[in-house]
Amino acid sequence: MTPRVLISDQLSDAAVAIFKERGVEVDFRPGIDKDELAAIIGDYDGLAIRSATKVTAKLLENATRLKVVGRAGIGVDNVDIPAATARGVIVMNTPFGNSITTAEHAIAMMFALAREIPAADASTQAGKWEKNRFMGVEITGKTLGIIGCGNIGSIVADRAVGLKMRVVAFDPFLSPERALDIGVEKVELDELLARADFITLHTPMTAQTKNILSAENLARTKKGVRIVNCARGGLVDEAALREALLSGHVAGAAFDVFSVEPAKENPLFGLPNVVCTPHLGAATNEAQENVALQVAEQMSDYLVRGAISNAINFPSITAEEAPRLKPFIALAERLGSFAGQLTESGIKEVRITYEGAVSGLKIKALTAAAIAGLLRPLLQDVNVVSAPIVAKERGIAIEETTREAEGDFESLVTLTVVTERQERSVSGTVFHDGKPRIVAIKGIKVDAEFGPSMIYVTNEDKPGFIGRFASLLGDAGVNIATFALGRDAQGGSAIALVEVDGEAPAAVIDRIQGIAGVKQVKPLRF
Ligand SMILES: NC(=O)C1=CN([C@@H]2O[C@H](COP(=O)(O)OP(=O)(O)OC[C@H]3O[C@@H](n4cnc5c(N)ncnc54)[C@H](O)[C@@H]3O)[C@@H](O)[C@H]2O)C=CC1
Ligand SMILES: O=C(O)CCC(=O)C(=O)O
Repeated sequence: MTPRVLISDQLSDAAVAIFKERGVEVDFRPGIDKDELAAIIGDYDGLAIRSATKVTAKLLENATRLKVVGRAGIGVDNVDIPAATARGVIVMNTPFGNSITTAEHAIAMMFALAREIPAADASTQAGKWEKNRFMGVEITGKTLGIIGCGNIGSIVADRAVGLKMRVVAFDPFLSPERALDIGVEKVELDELLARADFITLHTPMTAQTKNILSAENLARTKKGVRIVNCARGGLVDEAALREALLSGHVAGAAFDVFSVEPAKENPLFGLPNVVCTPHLGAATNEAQENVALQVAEQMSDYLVRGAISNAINFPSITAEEAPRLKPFIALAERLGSFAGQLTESGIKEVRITYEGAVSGLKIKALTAAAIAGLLRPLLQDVNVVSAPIVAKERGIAIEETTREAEGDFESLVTLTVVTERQERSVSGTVFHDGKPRIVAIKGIKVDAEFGPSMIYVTNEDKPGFIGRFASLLGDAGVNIATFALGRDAQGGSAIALVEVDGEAPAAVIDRIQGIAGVKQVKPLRF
């Protein structure tokens, strides 16, 4: 079925063209009312947004077909990521497309503050010619304090260095080498507050960064500091900043983002030394074209080719990797499903070993597929995106091991599931025909393809079992498609994995269970 995408925010037309080119049906409904969106979201595989659409848990409940939300921009705080993940919806953003533009806005805001350009403009156009009212400050030689020196923060740093500013940065994740590379001095927050003439914020909104410029921290700033926020509303305590502006401790503030948006009123509004823009950081033709193109490419790649890039809640898979990964994802999912269908008590631990060539693939994606396969028979509504979170919530420990060295197979994946009662392992590989196969169960060698309907039997290795088993199926009119056998030792434990056409009736399964020496019989579906 052709994938369908809805664009619910104001994205550049470039996105529509890309979706169409890539064989994705697209509906362009910027500004769609939220109730209407909730009514139609069930018809779409993809939702492309900017910041206006709120992707809530409630909206996602109706999004029964949705596979991907694409944010044409950086911040995904308008998307309920845990809810999307729980429903198996990939959330991707475009982390670089608007960084330069946003950094330029921060620099523009800094100049606007330094020279009071908006107020001087209003006064001049009002015919006042107040030449003596506006006395600015020079930027050259001043210290800029950057809080959050990632993509945007480091572009701001680069531009500020070019403007002959001294730049200090507070970012716990900024390495000393990177700081050196981009020409900034890495400092602690207190030092930045004490030294900066201008402060600009470029962190995401997290529990640690919320109110990072609190009343206490504002009090630690240098008198006459000017503050720019083009990152997220709520990084600065707006009420406390109002007081600091009124007292003259803070000389000016330029804000593009507000704790409540759209900001129709705000504690900062109306103060003479405040410059505000309505979340315009990313609003240039260039940036909007970049993010629209990128989000449409990423979403199409995922919907059409299974490639994943810039996903917040899943490892990236390139278009080149996707075809190599696909058969191993199928293998991992089926090995998981095999173990899940046999699991009857609580899972404590899952160990997955990747040996040979497969160890060089994106094993995070393979593990996610194996866990999804394992949990689906027990929990139904899990997929590769939600499975790792669901496993974590249930306290299931997951251990991955990779070994480059090849054994009997070019690639081997072994899944071991530890439950309250036992440990069960199953191994598989993918042959050159691209088909996943089971090659060992509990360490006993077999060779079986996965069929839609199978019967798994464990028994004592004694003469007569195979004949009785086969004739029981034949007498019941159940046709055997493939038959794979294995045993650990002569007269020891044996297994049979049989593919049958159609489903074996429960009564037949019971009769197989009654054959002498049979320990376990389990019908399996793949
Ligand atoms: N105004 C607008 O229109 C736009 C706003 N933004 C916002 O700008 C912000 C920054 O974006 P990017 O630079 O692309 O993100 P990024 O992820 O590249 O950089 C964020 C930096 O903040 C640092 N950080 C995280 N926690 C911190 C903490 N507790 N203290 C200090 N630093 C911390 C990280 O280590 C990272 O280096 C985001 O919130 C984004 O949503 C982005 C684009 C447009
Ligand atoms: O789409 C926009 O205009 C907002 C951009 C933004 O805030 C972001 O990319 O984080």
